[in-house]
Amino acid sequence: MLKIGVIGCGFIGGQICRAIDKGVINAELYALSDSSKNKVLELTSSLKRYSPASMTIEELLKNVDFVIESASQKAVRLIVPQALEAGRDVMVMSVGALADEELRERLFRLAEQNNCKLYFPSGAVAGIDGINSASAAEISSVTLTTRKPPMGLAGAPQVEALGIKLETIEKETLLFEGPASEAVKAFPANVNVAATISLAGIGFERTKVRVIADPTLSKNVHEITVEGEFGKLSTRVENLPSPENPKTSYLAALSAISTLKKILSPVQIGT
Ligand SMILES: NC(=O)C1=CN([C@@H]2O[C@H](COP(=O)(O)OP(=O)(O)OC[C@H]3O[C@@H](n4cnc5c(N)ncnc54)[C@H](OP(=O)(O)O)[C@@H]3O)[C@@H](O)[C@H]2O)C=CC1
Ligand SMILES: O=C([O-])CC(=O)C(=O)O
Repeated sequence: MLKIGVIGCGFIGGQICRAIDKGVINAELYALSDSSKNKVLELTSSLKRYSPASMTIEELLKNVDFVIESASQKAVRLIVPQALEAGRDVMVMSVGALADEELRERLFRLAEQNNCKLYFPSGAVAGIDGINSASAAEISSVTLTTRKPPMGLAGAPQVEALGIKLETIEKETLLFEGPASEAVKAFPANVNVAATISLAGIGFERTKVRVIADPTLSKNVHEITVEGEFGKLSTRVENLPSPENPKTSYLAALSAISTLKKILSPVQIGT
């Protein structure tokens, strides 16, 4: 059975571990790692079937077959090259780190050289399947518009750079408009989806992103519009935010769980 190691035991990591523990994913939950040991202990004590070991990153990479990064963009830079060099397949949630061209090319090269797979789940958006299909021909434009309740954007470098007090926002306010390459740096914990869309479609410079704080919302709303030789595609998802981490939508965790199920299944549905 595939031995899984999870790095980052917050909302998404926790949901993945519970899905493995319940048998929704047919794999062995072997090891956990987090910058906070307490998070590992809390998560382990909530599990019934598995009792994964708490490991350092180095120990975890030696002992598992499959690594899940559900931590941060910084963690991707530190961990994913090592994981690929150790010959491990990796699922990456903090996809925004791949806006760095040097890192992106290095990761793709390491995956090829070491015969490993890198997986990027669709996350909190719908339509990655359609963008993948459309990219087999010419795509002329891709736009992501993300709307979140103001406090779901707390801590973002762009909010700090603008000097905006999120709790005082009274109407829909545009906080960012620009390429995905800048969006993922301005909002590293809010628009990783922009990176996944860029990888599937026309890259980080041509993918346009708008981030809006909307005090009338209780959901995280992502809208994608794509135009190309295939025609036009529009998707809109109204996501329930995680109660533990309002920046993250529940669907992002479900997409990670579904990706793992797909990897382990003999039947593959969708592009
Ligand atoms: N692809 C997508 O569609 C989506 C991606 N995301 C991204 O996925 C990641 C996980 O999201 P979520 O579970 O909600 O986040 P959480 O903040 O709930 O959990 C992340 C956990 O990882 C820990 N962590 C951070 N850096 C490291 C590191 N270098 N080594 C070990 N542990 C680390 C954090 O610790 P501490 O709190 O101490 O930093 C925290 O416990 C985030 O980067 C998020 O932005 C989220 C939603 C959608
Ligand atoms: O969960 C979401 O709504 C999207 C998100 O935070 C991200 O892409 O980083």
